[in-house]
Order: sequence, then C-alpha cells, then structure tokens
Amino acid sequence: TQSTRPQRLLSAVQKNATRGDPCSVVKAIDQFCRSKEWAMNVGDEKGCILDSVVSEVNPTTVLELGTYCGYSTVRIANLLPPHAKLITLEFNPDFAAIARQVIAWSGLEEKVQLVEGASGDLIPKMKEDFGVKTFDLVFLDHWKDRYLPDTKLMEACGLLRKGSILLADNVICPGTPDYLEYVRSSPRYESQYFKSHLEYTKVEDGLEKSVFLG
Ligand SMILES: O=C(NC/C=C/[C@H]1OC[C@H](O)[C@@H]1O)c1cc([N+](=O)[O-])cc(O)c1O
Ligand SMILES: [Mg+2]
Repeated sequence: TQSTRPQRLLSAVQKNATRGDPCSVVKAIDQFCRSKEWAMNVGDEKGCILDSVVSEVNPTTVLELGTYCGYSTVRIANLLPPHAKLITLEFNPDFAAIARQVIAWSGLEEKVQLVEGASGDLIPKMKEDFGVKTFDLVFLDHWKDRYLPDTKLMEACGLLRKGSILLADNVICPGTPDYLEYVRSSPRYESQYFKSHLEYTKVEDGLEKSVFLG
C-alpha cells in the first residue's frame, strides 16, 4: 500500500532529526519540503515571524487551529515558558496521528494537547472541558473559510481578553478575504500584516497579527 505524504514527512523526521531536539525536527521537515515534497507547513520564512510573535507575547495559553503534521505546533511549543500549554485542534485523524508522533519525537508532548475534531464543535467546549479561561495567543492555520466563523465563535465564548493576539497564516495565499476584511475593519481589533511568501515558494503570502481590544 502506498504511503501518504504525512507518513513520508514523519519518516524523514525519524531518520534525520534527533529525538528530543525540537530544532532538528523543524529543520528536518523544512529540508524534506524543500528537497523532496512540498507540504503545507507554515515553513521556515513565515516560521521566523511566528517565532518572533510567540516570543513577544510569551503566552501561557495558546490555541492552534489546524495541526496538520505538527510543524508549527513544535515551533510554538519550543518557545513556551515551563507551565504554559498549547492546545492544537485537528479535524483529520490521519494528520493527527502523524502529528502526535512528530510532537513526541521533538520531546514536547508535555506542553501540547492535541485534540481531534472540528474547531466549530471544540471551541465551545474549551472552558468547561479543557479548563481554559482565555487564550493569550491563537494561531489560525486550518480551513481558510473557518477563520472568520471560528473567530466570532471565540469572541462569543469569551475565550478572548483585552490583548489576546490572533495570528493568521495564509491571509494572501490561499487567502482568507472575509477574515481579513473583518479584523482590519472591526473597531475591536488592531491588525498588522507581515508580508512573506507561501512556504517553500516565491509566491506572496503573509501573516496577519490582530490584537483583540475587548
Ligand atoms: O489548506 C491549508 N490549510 C488548511 C488545512 C486543512 C486540512 O488540515 C486541517 C484540516 O483537518 C484539513 O484536513 C493550507 C493550504 C496551503 N496551500 O498552499 O494550498 C498553504 C497553507 O499554509 C495552508 O495552511
Ligand atoms: Mg498555512
């Protein structure tokens, strides 16, 4: 039976990265995606912008929407302070299974809670089932047409506080026009665009950082 791209990505991590070394896991995935097969990880260029935002926010509670193979999960978790936690939601069980192994290889499983399911179903359960009050940082990287409805849902569920940061991938490519319009025009957000490129390509893409003003 044929292997899948996520399975081949995991094999590359297990072959080329050192167990317990998150940076070597990130490097191995980027090398695989540049030299072997493109995959929809945030990548090294946008990854540096992600790192700088995570370091600046220094969050205690982080939500990631769209785990895929766990690349950005590892990047974020690697920068978290000791008792901080990252909850990452993934709809696709095959992706989730690969991501668990990538996260384990990096040695960061203590900081990460990967939950399988649809963001629209799981977000309303964050307070009661996951003991979350509010999120300091949310990284949006799942279905592009879910960014806006899920943002409105987080607002409605009281999961954002004054100063909570939303960081959204792919606001240009594949693009999230309704989300971008919302965070840039709403008086409840202060937004900033970080111009970059679609992972492993020369195509323009970027990250949108939005501060919730309460
Ligand atoms: O669809 C993208 N991400 C959403 C992922 C969707 C899939 O993973 C989460 C969900 O379970 C679904 O199975 C995407 C697509 C491109 N792209 O260039 O097509 C680039 C990116 O960075 C992306 O995050
Ligand atoms: Mg993306």
